[in-house]
Amino acid sequence: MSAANPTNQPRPPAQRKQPLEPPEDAVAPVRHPEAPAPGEPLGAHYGQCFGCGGEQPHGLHLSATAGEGVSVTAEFTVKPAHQGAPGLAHGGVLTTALDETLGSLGWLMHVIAVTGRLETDFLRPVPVGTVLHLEAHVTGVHGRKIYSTAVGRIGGPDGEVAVRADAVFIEVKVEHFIDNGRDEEIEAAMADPDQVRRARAFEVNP
Ligand SMILES: CCCCCCCC/C=C\CCCCCCCC(=O)SCCNC(=O)CCNC(=O)[C@H](O)C(C)(C)COP(=O)(O)OP(=O)(O)OC[C@H]1O[C@@H](n2cnc3c(N)ncnc32)[C@H](O)[C@@H]1OP(=O)(O)O
Repeated sequence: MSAANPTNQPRPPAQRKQPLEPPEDAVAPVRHPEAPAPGEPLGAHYGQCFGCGGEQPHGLHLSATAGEGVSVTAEFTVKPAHQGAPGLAHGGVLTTALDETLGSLGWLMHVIAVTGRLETDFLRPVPVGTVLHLEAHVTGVHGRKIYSTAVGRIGGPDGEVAVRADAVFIEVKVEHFIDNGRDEEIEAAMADPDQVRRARAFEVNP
């Protein structure tokens, strides 16, 4: 018996771990014609986002830049507030940086997507003060499922790989947030025309 599955009963399909590799009939991701050009900053999808928001004092303040095709690069500087062990970044914080970088790929396809599954490998400890250089790209699309992978390097954009992750994101509509978010934040977001415009623009696919 495992702690994660104490009764050892087969899990229902919805709870089974999904593969992180795209299936054989997955298609290549399509860059939206109005996506930011390679080299352009993506900006925050939401000012209060813990990963990228500029108005979030506790956040990672990760800044992502559009790459070629459906790829992004991003930088995250590890601060004292991000420690797990003395002087070292917390693994969950590093996973958040990977999640945020992978999440920003949706903006290049004009698709809103949330993380369904994310698996991180921690290969090197990451000290406080380090700039983590992240790169992420989509490996395939299958219906609403977007398969993607990311690495985080230290010592420069071509430095050693310290962390890596594979993920499946699931495409959702704006209603996912409206239906599930706490009322006060949703009301504030919907009262912000810029936020609504950013979110709604992504529902019109080519
Ligand atoms: C005006 C208002 C302002 C709004 C402004 C918003 C702007 C936002 C812009 C951009 C946002 C970007 C945010 C990025 C932030 C960083 C990323 C995060 O951390 S996101 C947070 C963590 N993730 C979650 O909270 C998901 C929680 N999970 C769910 O909500 C559901 O489980 C969901 C939506 C993922 C799926 O539920 P279903 O009912 O819609 O879909 P089903 O029918 O179950 O599945 C569809 C397909 O996906 C697969 N699937 C479902 N769950 C999966 C999973 N966990 N792993 C792998 N595959 C999964 C299924 O096997 C199925 O595949 P088959 O079509 O049959 O081939």
